Amino acid sequence: MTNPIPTLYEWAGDMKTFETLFDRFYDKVLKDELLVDVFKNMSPDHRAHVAHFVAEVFGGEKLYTTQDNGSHAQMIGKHIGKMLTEEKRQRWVQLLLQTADEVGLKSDPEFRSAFVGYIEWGTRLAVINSQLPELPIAETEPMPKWGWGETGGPYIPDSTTKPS
Ligand code: HEM
Repeated sequence: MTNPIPTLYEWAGDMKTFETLFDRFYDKVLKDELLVDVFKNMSPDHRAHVAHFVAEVFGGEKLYTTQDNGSHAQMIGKHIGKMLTEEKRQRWVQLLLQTADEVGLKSDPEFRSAFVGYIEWGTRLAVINSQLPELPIAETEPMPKWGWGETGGPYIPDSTTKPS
């Protein structure tokens, strides 16, 4: 019998849902005066890689770790030393949630709660990791997984990179 509760990925739609969301999001980021300098030199694949990363974390196809040759450590590595600020994080979140509404991302309370929970978690870790001089985790660390439930415990610095 198939699981009656879909993954966040299945509920959201398909890979195109995530690619469209991040495509439109980074269009906004490049027009944003606070964020443009952070992202103006990003690679042409950046948007698709972030879409694939989040889709994989949400239980979707594993394009980030196969097709894109990525890993959790590699994603974290991209943020090391970037010295991101809380102000920039908040703008990133604000623009993403605005884009989510514009592209018609599923808006039921349960899905949005899980989505926002992940975005808060991921962006806060991005800021923390961006202050570090070197990678805090091994290349072999698994990708995080995000579902419909609760976080599972408080923030403890040595286990910052994945939910328990
Ligand atoms: C849930 C939150 C986040 C996720 C899942 C995420 C994911 C990623 C991924 C997958 C990459 C690698 C892209 C590639 O391979 O080309 C990346 C790079 C990067 N991210 Fe994030 N990110 C998050 C939050 C943030 C935030 C809040 C900022 C800044 C305000 C940020 C700034 C950057 C920068 C500057 C890079 C490197 C771009 C470059 O290569 O030039 N990220 N991120």
